[in-house]
Amino acid sequence: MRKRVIAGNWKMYKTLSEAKDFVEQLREKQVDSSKVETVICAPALFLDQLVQATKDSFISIGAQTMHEEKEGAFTGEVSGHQLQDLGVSYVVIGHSERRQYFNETDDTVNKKVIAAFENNLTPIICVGETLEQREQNETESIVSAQVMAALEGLTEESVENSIIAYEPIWAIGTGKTATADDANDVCQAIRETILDGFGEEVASSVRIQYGGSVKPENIEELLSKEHIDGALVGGASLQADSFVKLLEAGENA
Ligand SMILES: O=C[C@H](O)COP(=O)(O)O
Repeated sequence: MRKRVIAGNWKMYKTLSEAKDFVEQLREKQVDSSKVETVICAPALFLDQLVQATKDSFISIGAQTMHEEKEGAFTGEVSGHQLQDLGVSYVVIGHSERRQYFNETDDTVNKKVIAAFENNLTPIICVGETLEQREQNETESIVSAQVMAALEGLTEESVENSIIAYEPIWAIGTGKTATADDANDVCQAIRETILDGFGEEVASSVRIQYGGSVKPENIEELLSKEHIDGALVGGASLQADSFVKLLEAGENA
């Protein structure tokens, strides 16, 4: 049985004091970490303080991106080495907003995933199709190609420890969710792609999240599907009450 993983992606929201208040409220909840993994992917400038504020709790902290080099003249960037040094344990890689606004490609995503493992960070690797690609029935081929490119050169062990987040771009922040059956079909196609590339054991262990307008009202149905092992959540992760409901759904799935 794959453990559910619910990750909040705060994107460029919250001040430091809002972030700390959120974590304080969340820490008061009794979330069973044996049933669900809780991750908050926060803006880079809060990571240090949030790692300290969540020590000895069920909450893990993730970054929203990283640079693939260990260090160097890359103004404004943060490396996996620096994230690991802070005690960060997850990192979102290849989010569609990074691909769209910051020119990330399948090739840079692959480099970052490799660098994440070199720094003991669990990558949450985002893949997904545009509305146009969906309308042309290209979803599965696009998503499978993104997955294989992201995982190129990784060991079976690393692939097994990766988290793949299927996020149809047209469903992000729009209120439009893929139906649970459609999302499950794409997650199944991702698992089959991993089966072809890395074998049965890896494919049955790797965790695949769905992301795109996930909220307390739709998460239960999504998590009831065979190939959906969690959620990567933007808007509904910003309020502690709503995030807790998502975690509860993860515990009970
Ligand atoms: O990383 C999270 C996704 O972009 C989903 O965002 P959303 O839940 O606001 O649609």
